[in-house]
Amino acid sequence: MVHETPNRVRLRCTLLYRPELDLDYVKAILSSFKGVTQVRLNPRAASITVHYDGRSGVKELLVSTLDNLPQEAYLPRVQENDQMDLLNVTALGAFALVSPFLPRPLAKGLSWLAAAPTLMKGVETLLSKGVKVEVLDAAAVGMSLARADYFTANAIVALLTLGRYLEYTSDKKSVDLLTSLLKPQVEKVWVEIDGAEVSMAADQLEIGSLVIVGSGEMIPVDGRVEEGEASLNQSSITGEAAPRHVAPGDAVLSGAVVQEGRIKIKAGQVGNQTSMARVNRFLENSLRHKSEPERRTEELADKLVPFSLGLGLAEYAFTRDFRRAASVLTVDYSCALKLAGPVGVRTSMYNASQSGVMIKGAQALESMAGVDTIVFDKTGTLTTGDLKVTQVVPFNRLSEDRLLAMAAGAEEHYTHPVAKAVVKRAEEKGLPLPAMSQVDFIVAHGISAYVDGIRVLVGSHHFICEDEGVDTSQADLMASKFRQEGKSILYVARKGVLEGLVVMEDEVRPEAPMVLKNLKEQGLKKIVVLTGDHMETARHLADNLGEVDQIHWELKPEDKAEIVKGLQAQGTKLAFVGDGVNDAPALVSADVGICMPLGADLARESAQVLLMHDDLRGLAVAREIAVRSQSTLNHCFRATLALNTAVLALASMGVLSPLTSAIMHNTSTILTLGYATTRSMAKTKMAEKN
Ligand SMILES: Nc1ncnc2c1ncn2[C@@H]1O[C@H](COP(=O)(O)OP(=O)(O)OP(=O)(O)O)[C@@H](O)[C@H]1O
Ligand SMILES: [Zn+2]
Repeated sequence: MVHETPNRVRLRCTLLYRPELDLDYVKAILSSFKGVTQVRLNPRAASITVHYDGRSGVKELLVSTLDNLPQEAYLPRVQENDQMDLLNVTALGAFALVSPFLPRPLAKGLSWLAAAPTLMKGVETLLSKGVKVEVLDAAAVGMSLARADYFTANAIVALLTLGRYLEYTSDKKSVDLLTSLLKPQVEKVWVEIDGAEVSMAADQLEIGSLVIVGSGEMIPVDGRVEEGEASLNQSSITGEAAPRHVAPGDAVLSGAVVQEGRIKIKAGQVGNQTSMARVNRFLENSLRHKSEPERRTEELADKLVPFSLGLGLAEYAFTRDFRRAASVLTVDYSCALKLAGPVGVRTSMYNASQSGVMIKGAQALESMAGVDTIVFDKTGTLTTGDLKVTQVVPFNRLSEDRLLAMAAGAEEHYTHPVAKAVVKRAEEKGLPLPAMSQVDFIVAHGISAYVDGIRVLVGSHHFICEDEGVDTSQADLMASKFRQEGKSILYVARKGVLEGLVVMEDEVRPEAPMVLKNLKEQGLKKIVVLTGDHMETARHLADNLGEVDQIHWELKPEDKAEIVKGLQAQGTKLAFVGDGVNDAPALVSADVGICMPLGADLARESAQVLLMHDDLRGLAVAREIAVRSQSTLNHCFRATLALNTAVLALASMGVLSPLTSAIMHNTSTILTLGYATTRSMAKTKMAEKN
């Protein structure tokens, strides 16, 4: 801290000198703190000036934030070998081929020049990280050069470059592709214009627009809260899981998801400038995040390096034969071990995405292969979620149409399947919807709103009867009859009196029975169904599906998560498949969260696997690909050990020249990679049926 007045601090922060620091990001994060009104960064002076309202704690918060900037604050590392294109590889290869025919002094000079980067990298690695594979490479090349075997030295350099080129391109391609598929998008937004809420396309927002965001929705702009309070899930921006509470005056970042509450935001930045761009980067990082088996494999690969080096040195000590030592040094386990993992994983992810399943990273793939139980949410997951109103039953003076219009007016802004069904039916009938104010959505319960100052409630039996104390007894018999037919029921009350029922029908997804059967065939032990709906409705569904081992009903969102945790406590590894806001806690608690394509933003954020087609078959595909990907990794692991050990043995017996051993080593790596790619790309049984 260099300077301070009651409402302003100036900090010196040498981090600003670092070119890879994303200044916009730092600014956005600091501006989002409560009380902060202005943030100015001056990278050349390494100074940050923050204006704030003088409240206590802000300074400390600023300092601790700067001390612990998340990984996302840095621009993606510029690839070490950006210029590493195919041309480079070809040139090195061609040079290796002609080098034996060049005049000796010229060959010598050029070879040392060509090998310089490899040698330097080796020394640098040795000094900074210890004995790693780069050191082996440098030693092998160096020994060949020392022996004046320029052809071998150049060939090894060319092969190494080829290997790195393959690694770089496969990595970049798969990451680019997956990022573009994963990018979260907000399409429709609610905007307040002259006091009325209007729906418009997100890309038409302007600076200063008043955007309204309710629970379960993603914030489409960077800006400030004008009205309302909410708790936000910012995990996709900051990586921080704890919810953040915001009130008027607070800055909010696009990409954050409203967990609870409803806020009006004044847009400060729209479109591409928003921090949504940062979400992208987060995704990219999570793609590079390795799974446990991958990390173990890499560790092993690293541990084997000193072994190869030791063997090479011992070889030299005993035989005084540089040639043999160099042959040994060209062989290492880490190439194949380190490449096959990520390539296999990403190819599997790519394959899955071709069948409409987005698997977000290696960890998700691994967990997906390990589950023995799948827990399904009912509405929108096992059913189409495309509910249809079949009956409207008024109990008092209201006509059917007025009852329906009242319910639809309250539901107008919501995306819950029951809300959509009611609104759609009212639209079909061309009913004018009454204007509502103070509309409140209570997750997994229903809606409370006011028409002309009169309180209207629309929701479940539990909400209307137990929470709000409305007498619903006159509807009980009729409701039970409807439920036994598999129908769902909304209760509508006004002024504390039950006005009627809206009866809805949901269809079982046609593919659901087949998918459940396939999953059981794939070795899953248990299938569980959870629902916020009534018992009788849930029973009816389970009877129609078959293969269901357990049902739980009338659950609140936290209950769903509790049941998931309970099952886990019994030692089950489980996947949860859901679609709604109310599923987010369960999606997070499960070993793997799987989300349907039309799910709420919050659910899509929380899930590790996203089905992109509105079809449950993706689930069977995901499971098959995941299981296969794990076994592919195992195969590659064993093949790498076996092949390289064989080459190493031959090399140390002096049977192989350094060049042959380098070629064999690289061929085995490419074969392993080829195997990993082909097997991960193979079609799944489920996809073949399509
Ligand atoms: N927007 C809404 N309007 C009216 N009632 C609602 C609304 N959202 C939820 N409810 C009521 O709360 C109940 C529970 O909702 P929740 O979203 O938890 O589960 P669900 O949609 O019935 O089923 P599932 O848990 O299988 O998805 C619903 O059955 C419905 O009666
Ligand atoms: Zn309740």
